[in-house]
Amino acid sequence: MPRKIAAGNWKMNGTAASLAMLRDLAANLPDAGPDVLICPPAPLLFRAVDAAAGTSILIGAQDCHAAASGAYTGDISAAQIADTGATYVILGHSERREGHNERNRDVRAKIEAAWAAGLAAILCLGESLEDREADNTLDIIAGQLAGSLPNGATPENTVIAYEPIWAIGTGKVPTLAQIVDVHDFLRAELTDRLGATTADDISLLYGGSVKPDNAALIFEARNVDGALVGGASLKVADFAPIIHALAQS
Ligand SMILES: O=C(CO)COP(=O)(O)O
Repeated sequence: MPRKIAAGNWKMNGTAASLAMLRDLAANLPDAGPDVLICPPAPLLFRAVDAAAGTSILIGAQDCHAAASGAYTGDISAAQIADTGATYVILGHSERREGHNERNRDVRAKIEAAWAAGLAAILCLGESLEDREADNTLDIIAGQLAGSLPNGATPENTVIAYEPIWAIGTGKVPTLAQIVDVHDFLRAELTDRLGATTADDISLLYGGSVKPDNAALIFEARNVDGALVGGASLKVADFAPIIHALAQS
């Protein structure tokens, strides 16, 4: 069985004061619920790890460089992320692919770096509206998965997040059937590559406008093991109900 995971991607939001929500969130988690992960901006990682100490909340980063160290002004390495006590890193988010020109092979190199530093990678994949309308969704997903995921993926070091670009921050959500189509496809592709024993245990998250009022329905979808949540992960009042819906799914 894959682990259920509720992951919050804060993107470029929040300051040190925002970390007060971690204690509040911890106090509002279901018993024996899913793994809960918060990915704040990099300057907050050390403090976030401290703020989450003694709770079950895990901390992750939003990107890393592929190199172990060197002359890369403004970048951070996977080892530096691991040094903060964070255990995950989001890689290949569409906002990185689009805004920073990251190609599949860049994402692949970053995942290799993350693994080498002992971090688990959350690999993000997803089609644009144009791809969706041209009926190219599964081709795009297949290409992203084949190009971005290095050999050696395990349920411990890899989580896959399906995030249709047109659903991110827009309030638009695919139909349950559209989500199931992609998640079934991802499971099948992973099975081809890794064998069923490994593939069946890799958590597949859905991301894109997950909110308290649509979470329960999304978690009914076959092969959806959790969510990667943007805007609704910033407030306990939004994120806690999503986590509870996942726990009950
Ligand atoms: O990009 C996302 C998470 O990585 C989704 O963001 P929203 O939940 O704000 O649509």
